[in-house]
Order: sequence, then structure tokens, then C-alpha cells
Amino acid sequence: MVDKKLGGAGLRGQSAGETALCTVGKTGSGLTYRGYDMKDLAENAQFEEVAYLLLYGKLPTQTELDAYKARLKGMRALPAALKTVLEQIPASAHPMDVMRTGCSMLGNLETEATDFSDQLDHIDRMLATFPGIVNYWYNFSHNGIRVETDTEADSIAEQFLWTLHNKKPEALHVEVMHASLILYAEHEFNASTFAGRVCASTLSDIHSVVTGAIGTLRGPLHGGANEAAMDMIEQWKSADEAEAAMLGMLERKEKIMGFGHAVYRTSDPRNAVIKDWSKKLSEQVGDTHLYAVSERCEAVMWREKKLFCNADFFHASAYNFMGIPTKLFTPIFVCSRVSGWTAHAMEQRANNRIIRPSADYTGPEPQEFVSIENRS
Ligand SMILES: CC(=O)SCCNC(=O)CCNC(=O)[C@H](O)C(C)(C)COP(=O)(O)OP(=O)(O)OC[C@H]1O[C@@H](n2cnc3c(N)ncnc32)[C@H](O)[C@@H]1OP(=O)(O)O
Ligand SMILES: O=C([O-])CC(=O)C(=O)O
Repeated sequence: MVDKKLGGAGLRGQSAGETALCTVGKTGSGLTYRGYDMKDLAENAQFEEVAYLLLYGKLPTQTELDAYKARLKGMRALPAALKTVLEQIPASAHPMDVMRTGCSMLGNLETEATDFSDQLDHIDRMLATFPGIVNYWYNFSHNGIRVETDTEADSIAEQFLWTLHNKKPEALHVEVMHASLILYAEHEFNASTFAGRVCASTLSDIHSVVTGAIGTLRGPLHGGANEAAMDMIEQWKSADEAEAAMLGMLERKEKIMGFGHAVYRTSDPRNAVIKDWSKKLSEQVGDTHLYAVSERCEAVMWREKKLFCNADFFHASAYNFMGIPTKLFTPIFVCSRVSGWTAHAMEQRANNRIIRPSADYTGPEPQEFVSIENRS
């Protein structure tokens, strides 16, 4: 993999600390979690194995995995006060705002100890409850249903789909969700993780770390791109229509969501994995154009701009084929990335110094104070 030339604004290419969790664009297919190639994990593991790897430092044995899944399963029920708050949030709210509020409310009800001795309990609780939080609100506000979040689902992947559709999902969809959650789990010092680490460096609590990270992930330049990509591709009914529209967007110098990356230069290794799943799902549902539209977008962007699909682009069609409403796309990213964010928070806490960089001053030279009656 060729390194992207890094420099300029946005702290690009500057090291802001150390991590043992992840490499981006360095070895293997280009993304490793604690030394394991993301592709091997996405092809062979369940999401809980990856969360365990990030949070507990090693891949679990079968016995450890069974125990971990049972532990998470036992933590799914939502407190009544949290459900009451979720029921107040209007259907017009963005689900990322619901997640931000849900996480914050959980922190009010189940506050972390100030010595962080129970951090892993709170982290596992967030992993266990996040799918239920967003889907409880979604079903209540959109369908008038108080969905049961304490389900029999075997995994977080299954739990998301089960609490969304209020029934046991099909096996293929659960398999895709495991892969998707693994792809999104961790990505070094991306914007939301960095925001979380800054928060952790003040010795704040774990719910504040995650609440801040959720707000940072929400933007369309970061996690919000999967939703923005769907809004774009669903307008087009054929690959030719997509190509013509994209050329117009490029001509007008518009940003095309789901393309490009701050670190990768020639490809995002997560794209090949989710693109394969999107193709399989498109065949399963008898899709007539969405996959073809997506593929054409990829070809046009590469031909015209040498820009490639990032992790978000084919997630849009894949999630759509599984019947997931577009506005719930980025919350799925949260349900996964909470593992990476919190692993980083623990790493920061274990070797902490408050993150406080400097700025290059560009304001006026020192000037005399002018009293209010003499100002023009
Ligand atoms: C999981 C994730 O968070 S992945 C990222 C998800 N975000 C998106 O998909 C949003 C669209 N993409 C982008 O906005 C950008 O590519 C980012 C934010 C991901 C990276 O930003 P940067 O590191 O600043 O991009 P980079 O330095 O490669 O940009 C080079 C040029 O390509 C252009 N470019 C980059 N991405 C795009 C795009 N998606 N559409 C059109 N032009 C683009 C930039 O405008 C820039 O042009 P300029 O030099 O004339 O200003
Ligand atoms: O690394 C980044 O800048 C964004 C990204 O792909 C991620 O967070 O998964």
C-alpha cells in the first residue's frame, strides 16, 4: 500500500500519541486490529470476538467467547427511566441525536466510579444496550410499539436486526451484520476516536467519552457519509443516470459522500469486503439497479478523480438491501465503534497526560483597550 502524502491542515500526518490497537494503511491488507488483519477477522470472526480483542487484549477462546456473549446478553434490558426519556424524543429527531442522548442518560443512571474500577462493566453495558436504545426509540416513535430489547438474540449483530424489525432476523443478514460491525470497530486516531481520547485525557467519565465521540461521528465527513451516500444513490434509477449526475456534481466541485479518505491513498480495504456482501444481498433481493448504480459511481470516481470508495459507500446499498431505514445507518456504526472508542479511552487512561496542543496565532497585534463609548 502506497502511503498518502500527508501534511497541511487538519493535523494530517502528525502523530498525536501512541496506540497498540490499530494500524491504518501500514501492513497486511491495510488495516489491522492488535496485529490481526481486518480481512481475516471479517471473514472468520464474530463481532464479539473483535470487541473482546480490542477491550480485553486477546482473541477469546471458545469458552471465553461463550461467557462474554452470555454476559452481554444479560445486560440488554433498558432501565425504565431511559425508556421514558426515549419516548419523549420526537420521530423527527435524528437517530444519532437519540444515541447521544441515550448514552448520556445511561451515564446519569449508571454513573462510572471516579477511580474507573468498573470501566469494563460500563463499556460492556453500552455494547449490550446501544442497539436496543436506538431501536426502542425508532419503534416507539415511528410504529407506536414498545419493542422488547431483552431478546433471545445470540449476538449484537442479531440484536440490532431483531430489535429493529421486532422478530428474529434471517441468518444471512446476521452474517452480514457481523462483518459490518467488524469493519467499523476500530480505526486508529480518526476524528471521533480522537475526540473521545481528548475527553478521556481530562479524566472524565466513560459516558462523556462516548457521548462526545457519537457527536463527532455524526457529521457527513465522517460516519454520516453512509447515510449521505444512500440519499445520493437512491435518486438514480440506472447506472447511466448515475454517471451523468456524478459528472455534473464533479463539474460543480461538489463533495461526493462515501469517497476518499484522510489516510488511505488508493483504496480503503474495508470496501472490498462490504462490496462483496452488497453484491450477494442485491442478488438475494432481486435488486434491479441499486448495486449497478453503486458500481458505476465507483468506476466514474476512479476514472475522473482517482478517488475510491471508503468503508461507507457500499454499506449504504448493503444496509438498504436488508431493509434498514437510511437514518439508522450511522447508529449501526456507533454500535460497533463504541468498542474502539472505549478501548482507546482505556489505553489513554493507562498512560495519561492531558491532550492540550498549541495553536499558531493569526490574530491582531496587541492593541489598547477602548472604552465602550469610544468604539466605532
Ligand atoms: C468511515 C469514515 O469516516 S470514511 C470518510 C467518510 N467521509 C466521506 O465519505 C465524505 C467525503 N470525503 C471527504 O470529504 C474527504 O475525502 C475526507 C474528509 C474523507 C478526507 O478529507 P481530506 O483528507 O482532506 O481529503 P484529501 O486531502 O484526499 O482531498 C484531496 C482533494 O480531493 C477532493 N476530494 C476528496 N474527497 C472527495 C470527495 N468525496 N468528493 C469530491 N472531492 C473529494 C478534496 O476536495 C481535495 O481537493 P482540493 O485539493 O481541490 O481541495
Ligand atoms: O480514519 C478515518 O479518518 C475515518 C475512518 O475511516 C473511520 O473512522 O473508520
